[in-house]
Amino acid sequence: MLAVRGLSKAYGAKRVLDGVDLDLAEGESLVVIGGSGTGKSVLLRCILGLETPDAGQVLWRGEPLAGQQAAFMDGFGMLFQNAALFDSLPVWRNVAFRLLRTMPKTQARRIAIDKLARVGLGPEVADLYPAELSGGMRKRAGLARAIAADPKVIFFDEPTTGLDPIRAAAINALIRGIVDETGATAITITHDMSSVRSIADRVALLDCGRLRWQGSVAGLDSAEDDYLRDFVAGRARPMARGPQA
Ligand SMILES: Nc1ncnc2c1ncn2[C@@H]1O[C@H](COP(=O)(O)OP(=O)(O)OP(=O)(O)O)[C@@H](O)[C@H]1O
Repeated sequence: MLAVRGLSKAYGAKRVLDGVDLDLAEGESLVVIGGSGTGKSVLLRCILGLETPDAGQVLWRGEPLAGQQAAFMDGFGMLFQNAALFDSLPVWRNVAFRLLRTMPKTQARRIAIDKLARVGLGPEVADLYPAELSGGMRKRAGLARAIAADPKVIFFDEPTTGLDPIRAAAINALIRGIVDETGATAITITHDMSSVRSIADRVALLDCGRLRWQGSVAGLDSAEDDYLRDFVAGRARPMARGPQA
């Protein structure tokens, strides 16, 4: 459904992505892991068309995504790292942001309240402002916004950053539940191994600008790759890793 072919991106002399190949099947949940600064966000931005790669392309249903960006964007949802809610809008308008372009306010509000319920937030939250929410509630509201338009593809950017382990587990469980329920294709980027184990069907490890390892969640624990083993176990390595310029 979504394929990345030979994607490369450098900033000046710094090569961040160096020929990344990736395939994502319809309904699959892929989690991309990798150390800080390994290019996970750059990969996501290239897939979303927010960055132009130096080489390579992203294919959507077998055709270059570049030529069908508008259709792709209509069918995608995204949970941003910090939830990225608009502070000047009440929660329901944040959730309904895209819906309000295509339907009457009462209908959009009703859907927003349904989506808030799906992520465990009651209707009393609808008229609050983002500043009145806790970090966990903001994430939930961001998640409600990501699923508001019933997307076919959902991107989760560091979904548990800033949450305590209990709230993080709740968000992970919600994400997995939503992905299973809707059949959406999902790409998550994270360093949080609890997210990986909760959310992923398949895991891809980005390192030195390339995909170093791909496999199932079960395969994480039996993989031979030493960097992956250290990453999964949270073990320190002797030197920082990065692609060579
Ligand atoms: N617009 C930019 N201009 C220059 N360098 C950039 C730009 N965007 C990213 N980089 C560099 O690319 C590298 C990869 O960044 P990226 O944000 O993708 O890392 P990441 O894997 O998402 O890290 P983290 O897990 O810490 O968020 C970093 O060294 C970063 O400084």
